[in-house]
Amino acid sequence: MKSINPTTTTAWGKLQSLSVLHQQTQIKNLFNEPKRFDAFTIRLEDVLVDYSKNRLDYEIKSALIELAEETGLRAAIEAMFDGEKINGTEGRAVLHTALRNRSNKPMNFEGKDVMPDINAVLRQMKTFADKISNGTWSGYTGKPITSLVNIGIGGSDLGPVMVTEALKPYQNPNLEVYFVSNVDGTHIAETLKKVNPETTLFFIASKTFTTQETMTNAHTARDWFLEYAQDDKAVAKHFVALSTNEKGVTDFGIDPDNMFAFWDWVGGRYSLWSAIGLPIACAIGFDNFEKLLEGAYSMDIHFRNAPFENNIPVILALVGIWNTNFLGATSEAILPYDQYLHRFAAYFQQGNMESNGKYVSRSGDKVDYTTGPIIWGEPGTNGQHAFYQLIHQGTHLIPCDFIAPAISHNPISDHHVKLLSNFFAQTEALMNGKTLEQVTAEMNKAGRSEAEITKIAPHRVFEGNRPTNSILVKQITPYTLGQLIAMYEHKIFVQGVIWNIYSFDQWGVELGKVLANAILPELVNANKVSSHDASTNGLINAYKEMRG
Ligand SMILES: O=P(O)(O)OC[C@H]1O[C@@H](O)[C@H](O)[C@@H](O)[C@@H]1O
Repeated sequence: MKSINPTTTTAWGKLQSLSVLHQQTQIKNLFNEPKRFDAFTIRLEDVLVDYSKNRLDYEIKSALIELAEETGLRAAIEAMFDGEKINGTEGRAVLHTALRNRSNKPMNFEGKDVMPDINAVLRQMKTFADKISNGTWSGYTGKPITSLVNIGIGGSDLGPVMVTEALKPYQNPNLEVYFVSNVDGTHIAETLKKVNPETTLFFIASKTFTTQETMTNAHTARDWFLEYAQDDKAVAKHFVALSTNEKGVTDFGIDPDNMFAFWDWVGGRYSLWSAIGLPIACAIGFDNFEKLLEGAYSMDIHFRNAPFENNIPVILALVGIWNTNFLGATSEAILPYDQYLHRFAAYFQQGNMESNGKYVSRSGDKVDYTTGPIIWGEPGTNGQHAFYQLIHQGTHLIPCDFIAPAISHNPISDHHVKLLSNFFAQTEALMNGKTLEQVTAEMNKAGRSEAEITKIAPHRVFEGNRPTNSILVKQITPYTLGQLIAMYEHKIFVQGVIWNIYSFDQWGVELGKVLANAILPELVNANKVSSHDASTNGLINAYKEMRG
């Protein structure tokens, strides 16, 4: 992929001028144009994306599209789907789209079609997931499996957790699913308290099979299991590996027959579609896992073929760039009005921040513009009673994505209409705000004194004009969830292309790991340390003192 500094494009200059010109633009006034809602929404099957409540008009939108064209987005999309090594610093292709290529048309990596290998693993996953679903995979004492424990971290944890939580209504009622990620012994200890070794299956999920946290938890799980089973051969019935590293898996003692493979062209944070998705397939059934893949595939087709002006991931990415680089936003909130999506924001924290949290451009220079924003969020309405105060009246501009299903999986009395009334009200409030005149009139009507009005009214004013996207989905199903995940994946990709950074490496997580490995041996004895800076030495020595 070519290295193009986006700030050198004509479109960037144009957008800068437009941002100055539109400093006073009020989103609500943009709705004087009656067709705005239709013009600034995109539908793909049962997903509707409304980006009309943003501080942008047709001219800005077309300049943003020019920016995408000038920075080579078209060629970059094809390069990704064509299996080019667009992960430049690791020399890898980025082919997670092949994992959900339901057309089964060849997709090539280094001249070889990857589909036969993908299909073989999918068949292996189906056979295995079916046995778990119908209770024919039994443990070492002959009992069916009832507990699934995924041991993994980062991309080998967050995707499976998020999806199994999001699709709980589809979960096999005979199975409990647990996720252990943290190296903090509490995580595995509390999980092992809940499960029975005779009926528990452990998925050791690690692309590299070297990750400290995962290998430590995996060894602890195996030791715990063997205390009961007292037979190494029993491990084969209770441990499977999801990995690219066959040697690592064999060295750990897992039979290669129990290994589900994937490939280094699958990025960790894009891996839930691969063998890393096996716990999902076991929990919700393989048919539903396939529907998840189908949903993602439908978004892939849309992303690859729809014109930029009507392309959901491209438009979301461009709106994000407008907000970040031209209106000065430094974070974005993802706010799902669906309790089942309670890990969605956490999932895309990794997706987004590990992908686009970079200050070095594709040509190796330090960028002089803002790249990936801070991503955060919680389900509505909980967030409303916690941090929305700052979104409404704080000093930061925080563009928000509001996500909601029209149909709930739990249509109990009036819960869902109440939930959705909040979903609709929040974006309206963020856009319209409330003027001093409105507040004063309200307070007058309520019979408040002049003195009270003077004192309190300014605090009750909402500037409004805060940008939001609303993503309305008919229902959260495996299919629509697949679409939503792929939508955000491609949004991240588009932004990385325009920001001229490598979105598929993660060098920024290495330094801490290396230093932790250096410190570890220093912690196992009582000797005072002096090899670090004064703060680190002081902390380590205080720790040793406290530990006694
Ligand atoms: O799957 P693995 O190899 O255990 O890696 C887990 C995680 O390890 C982290 O160090 C990486 O930053 C993540 O991207 C990755 O998902």
